[in-house]
Amino acid sequence: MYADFQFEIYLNGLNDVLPSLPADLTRLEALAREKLPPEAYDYIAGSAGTGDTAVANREAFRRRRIVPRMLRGVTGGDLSTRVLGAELPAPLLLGPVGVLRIAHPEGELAVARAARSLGLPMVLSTAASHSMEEVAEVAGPRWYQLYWPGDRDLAVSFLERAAAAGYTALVVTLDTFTLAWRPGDLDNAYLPFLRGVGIQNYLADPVFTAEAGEDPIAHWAGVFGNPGLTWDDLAFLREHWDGPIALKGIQQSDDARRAVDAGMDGIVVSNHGGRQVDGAVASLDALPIVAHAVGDQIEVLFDSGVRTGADVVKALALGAKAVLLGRPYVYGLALDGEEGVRHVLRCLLAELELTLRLSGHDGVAALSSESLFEQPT
Ligand SMILES: Cc1cc2nc3c(=O)[nH]c(=O)nc-3n(C[C@H](O)[C@H](O)[C@H](O)COP(=O)(O)O)c2cc1C
Ligand SMILES: CCCCC(=O)C(=O)O
Repeated sequence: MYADFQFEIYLNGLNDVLPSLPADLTRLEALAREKLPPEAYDYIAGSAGTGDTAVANREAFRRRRIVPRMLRGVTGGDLSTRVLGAELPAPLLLGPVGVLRIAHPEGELAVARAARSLGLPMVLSTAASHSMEEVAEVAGPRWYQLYWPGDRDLAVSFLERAAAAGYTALVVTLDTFTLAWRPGDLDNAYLPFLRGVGIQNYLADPVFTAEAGEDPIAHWAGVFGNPGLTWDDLAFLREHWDGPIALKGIQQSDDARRAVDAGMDGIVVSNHGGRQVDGAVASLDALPIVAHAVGDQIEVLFDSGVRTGADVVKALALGAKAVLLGRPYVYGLALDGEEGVRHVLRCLLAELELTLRLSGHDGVAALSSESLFEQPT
């Protein structure tokens, strides 16, 4: 179905079908760099420390190779799947990315519209630059990402607002109770941008209170810097959220098992796109180990480093049920708003479907570790 898009392009030319953006999504970053204010580009593209883990994320994909099989009577490439109780047309979600107004004035609204047009869920960040209610008005399937504030009343308020606005699943991000050492942003002294676009959701929250005269950024850091959380605290979330819950930032098998024990519904194997612990294991290397440890007891999602349809094939073959996309759709947003995001998603889905079929898989369910070859390092 998505691959029809390929013929549409051959027949009519890419520019007649979509905005004049390249079909090679890896070229979008350089184009976005020309368009974005330098500090915004540095923040979006940047990662922690030396960027070692961000590079490792990509290398882990390159090390794994798809092994095409022939004459398997492949008729269709069924991408549909079921994730955390929701039927998805493809194993792809728009991952939570905060403060999208730094990329485009329509920010999260443009992303929500593009995701909706393809029936893909958008995971809305706690640090969104439009309120969750505004986004809900234009969004299709939607999940809510929680940065877990220390103030329990504020946490409950976020959860109640999200449920009331129709967000069906909760993604709790565990790896970012404080921002990591990010030299690019430090050199640019970029954090104050949050004053402008980042914290509307908190300031508008009925439970949010700041001391008069206190800097909102310092206040935000105090509220969301919540490093004392432990596995026992998850019971609190269960109590206040009726839908499925997934923990984002899991990289290790014991942690994954603890998520099962805590009654969670899913985990997202993620290293935050290499933006948190520099030197951390590549997320794709962690994936098969974690997936093997939990089997079918919990749903395993994946992110960090997905750039192409072939990458999605690899992550699914290593045990992910679906993947979350980060930076690529933000580059699409920067370049052409809603249309740009749709371009990224359509290209990725078309390539995914073609790669799947050409390598002899009659749908995502046919993928397994046998679909891949791992090159020795
Ligand atoms: C600019 C930017 C902002 C992000 N903001 C959030 C956020 O608010 N919440 C969150 O859970 N993850 C956030 N992430 C991490 C993404 O959800 C995701 O884990 C990461 O981007 C995946 O890696 P990729 O960019 O290589 O695809 C952010 C990532 C970027 C690039
Ligand atoms: C500003 C809120 C945190 C966004 C984030 O998660 C990131 O920059 O990686």
